[in-house]
This record gives sequence, C-alpha cells and structure tokens, in this order.
Amino acid sequence: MTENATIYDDDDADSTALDGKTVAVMGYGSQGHAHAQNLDDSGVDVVVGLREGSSSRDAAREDGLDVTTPVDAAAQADIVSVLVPDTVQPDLYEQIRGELDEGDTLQFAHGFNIHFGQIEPDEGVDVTMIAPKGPGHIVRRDYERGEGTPGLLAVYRDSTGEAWDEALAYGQAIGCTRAGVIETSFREETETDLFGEQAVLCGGVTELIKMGYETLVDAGYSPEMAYFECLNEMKLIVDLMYEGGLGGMWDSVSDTAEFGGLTRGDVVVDDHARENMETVLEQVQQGEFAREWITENQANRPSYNQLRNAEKNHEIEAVGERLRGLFAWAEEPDETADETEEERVQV
Ligand SMILES: NC(=O)C1=CN([C@@H]2O[C@H](COP(=O)(O)OP(=O)(O)OC[C@H]3O[C@@H](n4cnc5c(N)ncnc54)[C@H](OP(=O)(O)O)[C@@H]3O)[C@@H](O)[C@H]2O)C=CC1
Ligand SMILES: CC[C@](O)(C(C)=O)C(=O)O
Ligand SMILES: [Mg+2]
Ligand SMILES: [Mg+2]
Repeated sequence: MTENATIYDDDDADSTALDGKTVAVMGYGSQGHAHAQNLDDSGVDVVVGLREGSSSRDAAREDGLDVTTPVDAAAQADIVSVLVPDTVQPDLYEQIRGELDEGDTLQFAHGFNIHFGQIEPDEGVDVTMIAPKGPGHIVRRDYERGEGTPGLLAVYRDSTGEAWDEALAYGQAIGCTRAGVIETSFREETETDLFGEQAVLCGGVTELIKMGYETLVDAGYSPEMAYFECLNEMKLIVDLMYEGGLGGMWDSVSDTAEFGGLTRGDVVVDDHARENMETVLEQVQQGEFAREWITENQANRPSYNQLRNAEKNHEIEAVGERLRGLFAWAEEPDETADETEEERVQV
C-alpha cells in the first residue's frame, strides 16, 4: 500500500511568509486572473505582468490591479508566478531571467517546463509550485464564496530555506489551504496532471459523451434526447460523486440504474481502455507527449487547430447551444445589440 500524502490546511500556513513581498503574476488568463485577484483580496502586494498590447490588460486594470510589462513586473517582484500558457513559458522566462535576483522565487501552477527541462532556472532562485486542482474560474469562484479549490505544493529548489513556508502561504492566499494542499513533487504533479486531463477529465470524458450521443442518434433517437442523456446529465451525476463519492451517486440513482451501471459500465470501459490508459501514461512518463506538444507548437499547431475545429463543429455543440438557450435562467439576448441609434425606441 502506498503511503498517504501529507495534506496541509489553513492552520499549517503562516501568512507572514509573504509579508513585505511582492508577487508578479505573469498572465491574466484562467489561472492568472484567479491568483492575482485572490492574492490581492488576501492582502498580498500584486503586480500583473502582461506584454504591450495584451488583450488581458484592460480586464486586469478593471479588476483594480497594477499592470505593467513582464520585465518590469519581475523587476519589482520577490515572487514571479508564471501563469501564461505552458508553451509560452520558456520564452517568457528568457525575457525576465535577468530580473530574478538571488533569493527570488519562480512559482508555477504546473510542472511541465521544469520537469521536461524547458526552463532551467539560475542557481540561487527558489522554484516552487502551487497547482490548484481545478480550472482558474473555479479557483476564483470558490475563493469568493469563502471556499477553496484543493491544490498541490511542490518545491524544486529551496535556496533560501524559506521556499516551503512561502509556497504554503501562497496556497493559503489563493484559497487552496481552505480545501487542502497536498505535498508532491514536480514530477508527480506533471505526470498525474497530464494523465488525468488526457485519459479521464478532458479527453476521456468528452469521448465518452460523444460516443454515447452518436450511438443514440445513429439508432434513431432525437439529438435533444441524446444531448440531455449523455452531456447535460453528466454534470448532475458528477456533482453527486463530488459531494458523496461513488457511493453517494449510487445511493441517489435508482436501483435499476445502479444494477445496469454496475453490470454494463465495464463492458464499455473494459480492459482495452485500461491498456490504452497505461499507454497514455507511459507516453507521458517517457516524455513522448511532451516532445509531441513542443514540436506541434514549433510547427504552429497544425493538428491542434484541426482537432479543435472538428470538436467545435461536432453536432452535439450546436444542439447543446440551442438547448442551453432555452433554460429559464439563460441570459436574455440583448435585443438592442444590433440596432442602430435611430432604430432604438425610446420609452
Ligand atoms: N487553465 C487552468 O485552469 C489550469 C492551468 N494550469 C497551469 O497554469 C498555467 C497557466 O495556464 P492558463 O491559466 O490555462 O493560461 P491561459 O491560456 O489562460 O493564459 C492566458 C494569459 O497568458 C497571456 N499570454 C498568452 N500568450 C502569451 C505570450 N506569447 N506572451 C505573453 N503572455 C501571453 C495572455 O495574455 P494576452 O492577452 O497577451 O495573450 C493571457 O493573459 C499553465 O502552466 C497551466 O498548465 C494549472 C491548473 C489549471
Ligand atoms: C484538467 C485540466 C487542467 O489540468 C486543470 C484545469 O487542472 C488544465 O491544465 O487546465
Ligand atoms: Mg489539472
Ligand atoms: Mg493541466
């Protein structure tokens, strides 16, 4: 049996580890906007680093944050949180490298570039990771609700002797310790995160949904029925697992669903799927996926763009958009949006 992981909560963190320190958040996308605003709301000094002409600059300023260039932000900072896309991080690092002084920290939300050797930080710089186990918009939403998204903590280099305390305080400031922060390594975070998103969370689930939808539609059932059955209800079922584990879900569904699911689930996701999962994991562990993704970017993402378009054009997307628009709580369309000044009726 593998040993249990160490999990830290709010009581383990000491916010004073960030006293007098400035955090430069590089990027204001999914994770960047959440970390920057959560840190700011937690009383930490934050500056956002964005390239000149960046489409995110207005959003960060409207959220009340100081915005400057990545180089300038890094120059002001004690901790540089690297929250631009993984493929962009090596270039960004080269731009800001000269601004990282001995004792500063490079902080990541995913270990890809350190683990696969795409960034090799200079000696004297601490290298840490707080990786929220959830999308950035949920990290922000959880924090605002007084809750938190679970996170992972890893230290790749601790030159100062303060890296662990500082990283845990960072995890607290973005709300992760409210839910629990698990101690890990850059290798373990990178390999499990890549495997999870490819085989289960993003890749596995979308293929399961599309295959279920196509099976029903090909058999003559309506697209609307197939959408509700295979995609919409997925969230409701997963919510039950999130709240009460697999058992919580099985308790809530009918005995008929439980018997059918327990006898037929592994007919669909069978030993072939397990073997394929093992292959996907090996490709991650051996760096094969990383090399493919790096090469794909060097070639301007031909496969990525093609696959992305195919996914967007899948019939389930149009059906879903129409059905979600019928939900009573869906936003009313702004009927004046396309009207000219003259066409508007003053009342
Ligand atoms: N998405 C998520 O929820 C999760 C992400 N992570 C990790 O967090 C990190 C950030 O990912 P994520 O939040 O998805 O990133 P995003 O794709 O959301 O980052 C977008 C931001 O990066 C900036 N950016 C994009 N390209 C460049 C560039 N060439 N130069 C400078 N800035 C650029 C964008 O600014 P501009 O307007 O200038 O383009 C924008 O502010 C990654 O390491 C990822 O693996 C970890 C957990 C979950
Ligand atoms: C599951 C995808 C993720 O790893 C995440 C939101 O945690 C990501 O890279 O976006
Ligand atoms: Mg993840
Ligand atoms: Mg990921």
